[in-house]
Amino acid sequence: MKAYAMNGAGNAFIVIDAREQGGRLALSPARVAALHERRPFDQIMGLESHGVADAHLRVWNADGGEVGACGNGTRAAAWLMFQDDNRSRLTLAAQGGALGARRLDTGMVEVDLGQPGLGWRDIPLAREMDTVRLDFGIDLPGGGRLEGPGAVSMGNPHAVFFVEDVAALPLAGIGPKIEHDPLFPERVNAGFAQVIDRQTIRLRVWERGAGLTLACGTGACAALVAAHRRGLTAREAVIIADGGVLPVRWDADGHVHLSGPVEMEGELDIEGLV
Ligand SMILES: N[C@@H](CCC[C@H](N)C(=O)O)C(=O)O
Repeated sequence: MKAYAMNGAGNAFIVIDAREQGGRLALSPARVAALHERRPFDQIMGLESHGVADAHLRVWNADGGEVGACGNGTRAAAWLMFQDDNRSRLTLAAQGGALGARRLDTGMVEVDLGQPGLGWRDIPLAREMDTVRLDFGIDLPGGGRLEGPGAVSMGNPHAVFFVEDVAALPLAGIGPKIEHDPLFPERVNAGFAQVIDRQTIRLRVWERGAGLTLACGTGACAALVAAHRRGLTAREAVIIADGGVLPVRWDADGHVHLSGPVEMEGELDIEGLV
C-alpha cells in the first residue's frame, strides 16, 4: 500500500492508494490519530478498488471522522491516478455518488462534484428554513454579529456567511461555535466569503473536523453557489483561499466543477500504521 503527502492549494492530505490490495481500508480514529502524528494533514483520502468506477474514494477528517466529500482531496487523488494512466478522464465513486475527473491542458485536474443539495433536509438542518439565507447568526467576540448565511450541501454540509472583511474575523473563536451549533445535526463547515466582484470571492473556511485550513474545495463550490443564489456573482468565479486560487463553475445542468493546483510533497512510510 502506498501513501503520499499532497496538497491542493495548501489543503493538506495523506492520499493512501490501496487499489492493489482490494477490500476496504479500516481506519479507526486511533489509526487516523497515529497517521496525523507521523505527518499532520487536514484529510486522509483513501483510494480503493472495488465496484465499477476507476476507484472508490473515501475521506477522513483529521479528527478521525469519515465524511462524504472533499473537493481538493478528490482533485489530489485524481491527479495521482492520472500519473500512471494515459486517459484524460476518470470516474471516482464517492459516498455521495460518482464524481468525474478531467485532466486539463494546464496540468490541473478539474472535478465534477455534481449538483449541490439546496433543500434544508439536504444540508441537513435541524428544522425547516430558507437555505438562501438561514435564520441563524453568531455574536462576534468584540461586538457585532454575523447573520443569515447561505446553506449548501456539496455532499457535505456548508454554511457560508457573506462578510465585509474576511481578514478581520476571529475564525478560531467563532468557527467551532458554528460547527457545533444544534441547527446542524451533522455539524457544518463554516465559510466566510468576501465578494470582491462578480467573478471573484475571497474565502476562508473553518472546516468540520479539521479547523481552519488553507483552502477548502467543497467550501469554494458552496461559496459560489450561495453567492450566485443571492445574485452576488456570476455562475463562474475564482475563489481566493489563503493557500491558492480555486476556479469554480456552476454549469446550467446544475453540476459544479472545481479546479486548482495540486502539489506532490513525497511518498510516506505508513508501515504498521494502516
Ligand atoms: N477540505 C475539503 C473538505 C473536507 C471535508 C470537510 N471538512 C467535511 O467534514 O465535510 C475540501 O476540499 O472540500
